[in-house]
Amino acid sequence: MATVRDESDYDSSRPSSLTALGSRRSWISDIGSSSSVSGGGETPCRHSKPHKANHAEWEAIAHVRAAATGGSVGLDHFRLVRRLGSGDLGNVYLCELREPPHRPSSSGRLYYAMKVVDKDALAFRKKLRRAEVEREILRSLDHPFLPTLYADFEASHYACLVMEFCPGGDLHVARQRQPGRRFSVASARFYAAETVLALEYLHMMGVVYRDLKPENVLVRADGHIMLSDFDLSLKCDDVIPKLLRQPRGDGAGANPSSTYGHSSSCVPPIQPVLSCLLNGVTRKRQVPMPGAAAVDADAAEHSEPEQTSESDPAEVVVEPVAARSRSFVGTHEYLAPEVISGQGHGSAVDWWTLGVFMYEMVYGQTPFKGATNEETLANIVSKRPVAFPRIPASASCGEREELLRAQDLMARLLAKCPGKRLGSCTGSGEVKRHGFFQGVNWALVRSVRPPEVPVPAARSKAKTMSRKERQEPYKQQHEDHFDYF
Ligand SMILES: Nc1ncnc2c1ncn2[C@@H]1O[C@H](COP(=O)(O)OP(=O)(O)OP(=O)(O)O)[C@@H](O)[C@H]1O
Repeated sequence: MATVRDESDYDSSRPSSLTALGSRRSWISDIGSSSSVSGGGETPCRHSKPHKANHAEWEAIAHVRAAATGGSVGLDHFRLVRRLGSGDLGNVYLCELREPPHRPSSSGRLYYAMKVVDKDALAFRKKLRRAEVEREILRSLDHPFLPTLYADFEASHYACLVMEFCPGGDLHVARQRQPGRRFSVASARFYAAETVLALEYLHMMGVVYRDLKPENVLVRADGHIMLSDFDLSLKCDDVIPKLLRQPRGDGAGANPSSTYGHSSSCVPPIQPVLSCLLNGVTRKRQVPMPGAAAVDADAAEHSEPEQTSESDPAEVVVEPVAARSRSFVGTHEYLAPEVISGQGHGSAVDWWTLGVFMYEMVYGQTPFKGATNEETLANIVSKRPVAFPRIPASASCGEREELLRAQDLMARLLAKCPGKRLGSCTGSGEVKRHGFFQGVNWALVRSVRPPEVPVPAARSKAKTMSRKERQEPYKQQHEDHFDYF
């Protein structure tokens, strides 16, 4: 997917953006903004990353750091192997340590992904702050489905981020390999579930991701996902944990609206991770009947969502509900209506993009795509609810039931009005309780066998870069046709 962006939330005053025709690249243009951005930051230290603290990659970097003059890691410590990809901000290289602590066997080499950003070029394009925000966000992350930043440093006018390397490519490419270029519903559920957990964590950290699309979902060596590319994300410092109380006594008769945020009460700050654990809520589960007509998207948007879990008396919600931006940011086919209309958007945009992402995984195309970017945007903002392809008559009862659940979830995520969108009120818990995810053990998702695991042999076929290739200045990729938006 191509990307053309302008700055806005952080440092610029550009009025519009250029976007390639039919392009799926992310972009941003300025309409005005709000939300504060935290400054500064520490070089990552493995003690602040308990999920990855015992990884060999950390050990190796720590070893190099200990031996280095001044204790800092720099570009000289790495050997660039090949370019993995280029984006709007810079190039990403596969690299390894020049002097790893242990002599690597061919299968046990430790690879890293290094994002190299030309600061001078970015300053000229007024995008420097974007790169800084991405670095700040990466420094703060510690989650199985989000990147680990092993080191960051500057070399001349380049800023370098050394991250975990994902050898499995991205889900856009993975989808092309599937029969009919679409994932099975089971695979889509797996990738969607891991994405929900990553978004949940980001929201708890006060980050609105804003750029979910298959191209940004990378596949790790073990087949699990890693969301990448945070330069469009919105970071806010005002996430206030809330405890939503469920009326005690007769859970079945509880007023559903009170469960969904209208009876919230503030409590003192808590450890954000608690909200992952306390996500139950009293609600009867409704499963579409086998053979029932395809979901009525409009009705789905306005009715109560399916639930899978039974009562918990209270729910802790940590969502950046106060985050507001008016930036025009994202990828055309993935833009939420409130982003296009410029009315101000917050974390609900990530639940919208989850709906588009699921649709693309299941149907092999995005739901609102038009012949031109303008048509796509018009389809998104129109009052017409999302439409789904007919379920083939050949589908078995079970397949039909699964698809109906998937459609119901997508319709709720793709509610045009952000206030009515699943996830917009109390966050990820609403999405996790949907019937589509019935049977998902959220605490153990990272232990589930992924649909595909990258073949190790393919990983080691790394062509070493020539000296000339490595020294090539960063060139932005250009599109053949441009379309003023
Ligand atoms: N950790 C990683 N492991 C493997 N490949 C990666 C990794 N990070 C990035 N890449 C590859 O590099 C490409 C560019 O990376 P990235 O999207 O972060 O750069 P960007 O300049 O922010 O791009 P964009 O214009 O999409 O914002 C990606 O499409 C992906 O193919």
